[in-house]
Amino acid sequence: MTKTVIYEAHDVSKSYGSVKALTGASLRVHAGEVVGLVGDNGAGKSTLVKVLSGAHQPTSGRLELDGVEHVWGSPRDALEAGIETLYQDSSLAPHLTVSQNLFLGREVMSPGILGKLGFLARRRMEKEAHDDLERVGIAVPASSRPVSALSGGQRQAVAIGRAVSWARKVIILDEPTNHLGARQAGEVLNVIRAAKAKGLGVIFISHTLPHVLEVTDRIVVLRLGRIVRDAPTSEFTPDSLIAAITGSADAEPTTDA
Ligand SMILES: Nc1ncnc2c1ncn2[C@@H]1O[C@H](COP(=O)(O)OP(=O)(O)OP(=O)(O)O)[C@@H](O)[C@H]1O
Repeated sequence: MTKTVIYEAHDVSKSYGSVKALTGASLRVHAGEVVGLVGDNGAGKSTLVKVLSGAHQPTSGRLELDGVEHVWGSPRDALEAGIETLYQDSSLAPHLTVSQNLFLGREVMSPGILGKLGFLARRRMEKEAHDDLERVGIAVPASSRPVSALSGGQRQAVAIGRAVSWARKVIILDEPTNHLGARQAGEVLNVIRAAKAKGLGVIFISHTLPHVLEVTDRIVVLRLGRIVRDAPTSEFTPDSLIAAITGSADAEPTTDA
């Protein structure tokens, strides 16, 4: 079965003044594939994420979604095209309930939904929020609870569940298991698997290499702004992955077609 390329960066470079953060980076993600993006501090991961999510314009290179070239003017452009990005500091509104957070932003498509909610609509929204989260394997006790009453891990899970339930094509997760305990991190990895099963292309950025080795299909390694390795996860061992990241052993540039 041929896999469909959903999202592709071609030869993307990005400079900040005289700093070349990214040089000629090409990356593709297929439908139903989890791609790990790894690299040392300052390797260029966040820069690539910002370009892919529309937060930054590349200095050169191009982006294709479903084979069509796109120039994102803002993160909203990418979002509206089906690309969800979850940054480390996930942006839930603490004073709103879980279900309100899940629907927050949808009022853009359906003006005024939150303001005009009656009792029945709120009940329906809570049920939908609960179902959305359950579908991606997240058990939150009550979606009517304010987010401020949840643990850090639960908040993270809700933020990811929200992104997965909204994403139509691609989801980009920047360090989603950071600061989580083992069990909570395991739950987040399960949500990533749910996103994959839903047919989304998933880009997973992490410094936690065991998580990357556990959940990804392919790993892309950035070093000093360049992609130095792009290969199926099965080709890496924990040691060879560290070697590719640090450049401590030969890591020939390869491209997985
Ligand atoms: N806004 C900016 N202005 C100037 N230089 C920047 C800016 N953002 C990033 N850089 C530089 O670009 C390079 C790549 O940084 P980037 O944040 O993309 O790396 P990273 O792989 O995400 O690192 P980390 O794992 O530490 O988050 C670094 O040299 C960094 O100092």
